[in-house]
Amino acid sequence: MSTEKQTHGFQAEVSRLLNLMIHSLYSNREIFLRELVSNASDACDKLRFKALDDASLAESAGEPAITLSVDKDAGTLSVSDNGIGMDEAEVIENLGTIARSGTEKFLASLSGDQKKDSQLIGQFGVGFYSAFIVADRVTVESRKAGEGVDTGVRWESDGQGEFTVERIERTEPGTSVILHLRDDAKAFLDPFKLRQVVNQYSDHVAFPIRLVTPANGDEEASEETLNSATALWQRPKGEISDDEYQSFYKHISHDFQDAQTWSHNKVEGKLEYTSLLYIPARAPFDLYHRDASRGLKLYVQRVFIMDDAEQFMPQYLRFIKGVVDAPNLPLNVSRELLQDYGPVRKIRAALTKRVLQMLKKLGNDEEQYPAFWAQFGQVLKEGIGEDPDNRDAIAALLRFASSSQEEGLTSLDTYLERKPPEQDKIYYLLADTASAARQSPHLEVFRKKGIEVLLLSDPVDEWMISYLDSYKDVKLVNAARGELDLDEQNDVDQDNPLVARLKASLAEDVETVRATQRLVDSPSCLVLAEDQLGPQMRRMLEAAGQSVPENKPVLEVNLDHDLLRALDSVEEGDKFNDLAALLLDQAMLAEGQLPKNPAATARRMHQMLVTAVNS
Ligand SMILES: Nc1ncnc2c1ncn2[C@@H]1O[C@H](COP(=O)(O)OP(=O)(O)OP(=O)(O)O)[C@@H](O)[C@H]1O
Repeated sequence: MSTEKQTHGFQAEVSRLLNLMIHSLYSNREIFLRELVSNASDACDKLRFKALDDASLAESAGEPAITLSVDKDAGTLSVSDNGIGMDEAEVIENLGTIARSGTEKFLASLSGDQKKDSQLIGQFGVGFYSAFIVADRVTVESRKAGEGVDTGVRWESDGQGEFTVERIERTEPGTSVILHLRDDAKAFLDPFKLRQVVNQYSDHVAFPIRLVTPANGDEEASEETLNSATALWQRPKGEISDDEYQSFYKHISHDFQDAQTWSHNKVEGKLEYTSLLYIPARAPFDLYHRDASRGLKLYVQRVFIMDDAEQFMPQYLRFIKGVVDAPNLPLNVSRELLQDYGPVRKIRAALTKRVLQMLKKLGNDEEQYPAFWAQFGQVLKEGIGEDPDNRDAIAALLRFASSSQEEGLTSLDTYLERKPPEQDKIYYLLADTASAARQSPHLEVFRKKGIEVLLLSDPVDEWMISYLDSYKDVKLVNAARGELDLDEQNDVDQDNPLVARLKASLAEDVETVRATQRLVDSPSCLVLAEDQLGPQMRRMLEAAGQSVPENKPVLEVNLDHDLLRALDSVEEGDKFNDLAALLLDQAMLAEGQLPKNPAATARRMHQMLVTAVNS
């Protein structure tokens, strides 16, 4: 380890973030205090956890506390804690880089529009670096708990691309962040302002936050505690205001925006635990990153045990933030132990049900639920495949576009309420986009008969729906698969010689050709057999590198259509074959697929057009 002062460069992402943050968060700048107090509180949590193994650590640190101190003459505000502290290597690593995966991609998504960017940056979580919104120089002094007095370290930076690190002596373990306030941020030297900001953002912090003001002229030195310093989730629900719940949410999630809703419960009896679960208003940028943080904060008897305890929430509810305090778990519980621990499985099952109930309630809110669905609906759909025990409850939360309404989404329950009693199926159609679904020839007969069809166009829909055979005992049926058993379907003339001629002409490309009642305005459409993979699944599997067997579709033709009538009088030969091929190609196009040989399709159309223009 070095004793000389050393200069290091920030990781490129840090420099970019600092630059953006200082400008886009200017109007929201008091959040720096929330972030620093939050880090200090985490550091106290971590020390308490470490002290479970080594009691001497806690003894030498004393009662955990966070101290704000103001030096008006120097123009500095310090945020200090007697928590876990950092050694030199940790200071360089933690305060010089951003370890989160996807950071680069995130930064690339910023638009340069201040308003939009400040929301996005809030979503990213700026943490320690927010100090530079109010300070033109930041000094951090730290000593790791359990290490010697001479292992202290001082980190300093003006946020312009570099920082220095040097060894110092530090009598107390823990960390002090000293902010040399910018001229326009001197308001944060005022105790009144600090009291107000702590009250607003950090009242819930479980350790005392003290404000120390030294004697200054006529003013005497003073010390006061600014917060109530009890773990919020342990307080009775009735005593906690919405604002307190929201600021606690921001503390644990690092989101800038309020949570959409929450549920706070204490369960007593054999399996005792307290949970406070939040549904965010907006999806985090890393919702689909494999290694993004997810899960709950775990406490045992109010002692923080770990962040991101994934075992308490299923994967498809990974957007839920919150705390679970399970007093009967062993204090030395590890991630490995959590994995396969009976009581944890039970708590997880109960919390999953709790979240699904919260969502059910939210589902009745016509204003809020669409916003939730737009953010998290796709993730929730994963639950249909992943969680058979709760499949019905999850299915009730799904929302779909529908052929019966131009706008908005519908639920399976609304579908069941709307359908006539004699209809014994729920029909759906898969397509690449909602508008492709709306235009699909498959809908024609349903429209004619006034039967509602759900329109599914998310990439996960085909996978999801394969797990959803029925809902409330009503079967779900793909409107574009197999033979439709709508009445009168059997009346069509399958023995018509034109059908046999088309079958012969297209033998290489289709499984078979059938006459259909499915169509009203279109001449033909493609139909998949019940057991065939649809195009969405096929693409998903191919993208995952799996080889997918070729399957030929069934071509269904509308014998009442003018084109088919005309075709009937064309004799076998090149012209007939070209027209038959076009019949197949345009059915593929209507599905949003490319014909097998687009150049040949273009050539045939070209010929047809020339003939049409000349006739
Ligand atoms: N007061 C502190 N005591 C000990 N370690 C700290 C302190 N402040 C920051 N750190 C360390 O620096 C790291 C980076 O802090 P920063 O606030 O930037 O991000 P974070 O808290 O990990 O993430 P986020 O704020 O997005 O949740 C922390 O994870 C922690 O390890």
